[in-house]
Amino acid sequence: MATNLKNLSDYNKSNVPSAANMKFGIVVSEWNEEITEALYQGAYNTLVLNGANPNNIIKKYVPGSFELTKGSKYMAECTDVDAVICLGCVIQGETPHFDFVCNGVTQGITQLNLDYNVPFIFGLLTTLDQQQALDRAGGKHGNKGDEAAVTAIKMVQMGRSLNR
Ligand SMILES: Nc1c(NC[C@H](O)[C@H](O)[C@H](O)CO)[nH]c(=O)[nH]c1=O
Ligand SMILES: CC(=O)[C@@H](O)COP(=O)(O)O
Repeated sequence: MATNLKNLSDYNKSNVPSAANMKFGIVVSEWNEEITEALYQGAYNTLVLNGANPNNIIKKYVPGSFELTKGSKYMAECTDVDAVICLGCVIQGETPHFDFVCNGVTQGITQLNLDYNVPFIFGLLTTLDQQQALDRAGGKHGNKGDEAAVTAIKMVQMGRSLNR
């Protein structure tokens, strides 16, 4: 379903487990920082709203979205977080670089999910222009950071339900 048909910040709170005993790492790209900071705020606020202890949320920056893979790998290897939320915003420019960055991050985060026992949440905006990004970072389509936080909580609970 396209984002314009489902607001990124809409979710059924009764379907979200408590995050009271969960720890989260959030890796944030510095590129397009106006957008990525809004994504982070949305993710942080949603985690806390659903019971997470602010002391159990670790925030680290990477220079750009392409570095999200390595930064998230470091987070998983160097901390005891239960999930890693990867936040970035890639906006198309004049060259095919957009495609390579987006594909690289997608493949990298997918591989991390296969290689590690903690979930890595794909909180990457890949937009054609800045307005589309603003619309999805707290604008008319909601905040992808909210969606990423809810996804992280649900995936931690899912893993625990299977004693992973
Ligand atoms: N153009 C965008 C980038 N480009 C930078 C890359 O992510 C990477 O940091 C660089 O190629 C060095 O390895 N990054 C974004 O996050 N968003 C963009 O729009
Ligand atoms: C995604 C990018 O790296 C892109 O914003 C860079 O812009 P350009 O393709 O015009 O160099």
